[in-house]
Amino acid sequence: MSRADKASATLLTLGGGCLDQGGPRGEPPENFVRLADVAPGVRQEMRYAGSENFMGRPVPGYCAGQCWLRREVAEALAAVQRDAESMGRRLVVYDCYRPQRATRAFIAWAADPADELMKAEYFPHLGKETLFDLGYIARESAHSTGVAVDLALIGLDFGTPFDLFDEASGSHFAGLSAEAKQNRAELFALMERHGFVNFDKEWWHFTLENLEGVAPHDFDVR
Ligand SMILES: C[C@@H](N)C(=O)N[C@H](C)C(=O)O
Ligand SMILES: [Zn+2]
Repeated sequence: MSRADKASATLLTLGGGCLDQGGPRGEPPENFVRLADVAPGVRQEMRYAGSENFMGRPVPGYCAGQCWLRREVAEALAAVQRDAESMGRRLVVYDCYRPQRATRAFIAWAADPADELMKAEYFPHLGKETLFDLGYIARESAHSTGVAVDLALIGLDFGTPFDLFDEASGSHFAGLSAEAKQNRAELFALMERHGFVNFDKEWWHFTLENLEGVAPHDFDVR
């Protein structure tokens, strides 16, 4: 593990998103796995387990900075990582399975006009009450079913940072630099080769489609 990985793992396993509630609740279903067990080469920077996110604090349900996914999705990501490595690249994931209680916290946060702590960094041009209706955050997220993942390739410029809720994060935004456009095209081609579909409002958000038995969950990330 590199120094940067160790630092982010240490920070994120402290995840305060459930510590004040007496520890993790619920059990992961049998068809969910830790990405670290299936694709250890993927770097994990699980933003909602810490404070580096649009709420500016750990999000309920994230007791650890661990990426959990449906097994099929984790295995597909492992194949993406192998492919990326053959090109000298490495994936970093920012969000994976998301407990439903985290989404409930997002909804409550958006309804509180007093809490604008992270506006300049994450939604400088939008009122946060619009973020759900504009599609940037889902009220019923595919993340809660374990088939969605937010990610990037380390070290590449994608034109905007992860979770910048802005038209410039739209996958095919016309105002991108040539480099960012090329990097997004590389990421999309890599992910699509392994069955992932990008969400066109967010270059970082991908789902693996057509899995059976897809259902939302609310066990805590640990
Ligand atoms: C909030 C952002 N990272 C994201 O994942 N957005 C999609 C639309 C979602 O919430 O499912
Ligand atoms: Zn996402």
